[in-house]
Order: sequence, then C-alpha cells, then structure tokens
Amino acid sequence: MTTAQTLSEAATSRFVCIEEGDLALQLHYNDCGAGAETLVMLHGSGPGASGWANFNRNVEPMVAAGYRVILMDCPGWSKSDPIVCTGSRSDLNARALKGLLDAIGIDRAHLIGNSMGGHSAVAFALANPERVGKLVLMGGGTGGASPFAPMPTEGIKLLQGLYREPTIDNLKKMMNVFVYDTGDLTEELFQTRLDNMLSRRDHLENFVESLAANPKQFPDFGLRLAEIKAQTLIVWGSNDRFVPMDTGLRLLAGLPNAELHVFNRCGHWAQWEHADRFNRLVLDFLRH
Ligand SMILES: O=C(O)CCC(=O)/C=C/C=C(\O)C(=O)O
Repeated sequence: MTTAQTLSEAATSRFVCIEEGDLALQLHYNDCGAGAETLVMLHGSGPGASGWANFNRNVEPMVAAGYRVILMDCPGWSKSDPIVCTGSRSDLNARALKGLLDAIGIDRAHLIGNSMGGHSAVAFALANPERVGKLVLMGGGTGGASPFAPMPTEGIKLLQGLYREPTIDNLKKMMNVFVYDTGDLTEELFQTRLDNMLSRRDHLENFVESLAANPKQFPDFGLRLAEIKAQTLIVWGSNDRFVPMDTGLRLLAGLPNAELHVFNRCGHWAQWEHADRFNRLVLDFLRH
C-alpha cells in the first residue's frame, strides 16, 4: 500500500491486461493510497501526456484526504499498449476504463478528467451510470464546435503539429499556449515531456494515423448530457486556448446537476496552474 509519504511514479506503477469486448490490451496505471472511495484521474491527449504527468500536483492531497487514486494511462499513451483509433476515442477510453475497473475490482469511482480525459469521463458516465460517483470535468467533457472560437483552436493546431513533428521547438510552442503564465514552465519540465514523447514514437505515429482516419476523435455529447445525473464540477481556465470556455458553458447547460468554476489567469491546465485552489475545490466538492 502506498501512503502520502511513499508516493512516486515508480512506487505506484502497475500493469493490467484487460478484455472488454473486442478490446484486449495491456494498460499501465498508477495505484496510489488506500481508502473506501476511489478517485480515477484521466489525462489529456497531448503528446507525452500520462496520468502522472498531468496530475502530479494533485495526487498527494487526494491520497492524504483518504482517497485511493487511480491514474489510468489511456490506450496509446505512456506505458499503455499502442492503438490506432478510427472511431470515438472518448468511447475507446471509456471501455478501457471499464476493463481496468473490472480487472482491479472497483465497482464505483469518482472521475476527474482533464481535456480528453473529461470527454472520456462523460463517455464512461453515459455507458456506465451506476459506476460513477461524482464527476470533475476540466477543460473538456464533450467535443463539438465552438460558436465563438475558430476551430480547430490554435492550441489544438499546435498539438497536432507536435505529433507530426515532435521537436523541442514545437513542444515549447505548444506548452507556451497551454498555460497562462509561461514563467512556470521549466527546462526540466520541457525535457521530461520531450523524453516521454520520444520514448514512444509508435504512440505519436498512431495518433497521426488515427487523425487521418477520423479527424473528429471526440464526438459531441451535447444531446445526451441530460442523461447524466451525477453531481458534476466543471472547471475551466478563462484563458484556455485549446478547448474554449464556451464548451464549459455548453456542459453547464446540458448537465442537470452541474456547477462551473472558472479560474482567471489560467489556461488549459487548471489542475496544475492553480493546483492548491483546484485541490481544495475538488476535495470540498467530493465531501459535500
Ligand atoms: O481535442 C480535444 O478536445 C482535447 C485536447 C486535449 O486533450 C489536450 C490535452 C493536453 C494535455 O492535457 C497534455 O498534453 O497534457
């Protein structure tokens, strides 16, 4: 068992083979802490992303508060198996999550999703409503066009460019649009992210192939949002240049039991840019 004192990526790293219908693959995840309630964190779709890379500022406070925290690396990211996705990636990730929860014996969990992770959490909640406690959707929750921002957004264009040409220059261009305050981006962070990306060129190539086969990897769940009864906290950065804030407003309009928190001076990574406030906000939401 890992406690808040012994948390590290290496100490919490686990692998599991899942079979979910015709989906059979090995997934990597981090299993942190112990507690009666489980919190699953789902990462975004950037090159080199992983559960640990996205949520390293959030795991420890949640574990310290008594939650078991599972970070799932989606198929096609980090140490999980490679995959080409020609359909809905949100639904693919949701199926992978169901396989993971079945394999490790978790009936019900709260879900925190970042960007693609938010889209995937909504797909999971639609398919498995009885297995969801509360939802936290951050910079994501549904695909679909923005009525206000030019699509694809500048952030998504840079993300796709980075997949096609994974260089340090392109990584810096993307990360500089990713966050509001670029002063927080260190050379160490860039290098770690570059190493993650380049260690799995198969993932990068598969993402490009997936996009060519199906440019709309994240479907619009707008018409089905009312089916989700779970209490939902939507979190957005007002300076998000990847998934614009009006997506958060669409989620608020569609999800009957939702509330929205907007951080000013915040880009696409609220859980990292405003980690302390974000952690307190989420813990308060989960407890009440
Ligand atoms: O295209 C979308 O709607 C989702 C984009 C997305 O998931 C981007 C996420 C990026 C990260 O969180 C990351 O690279 O860490």
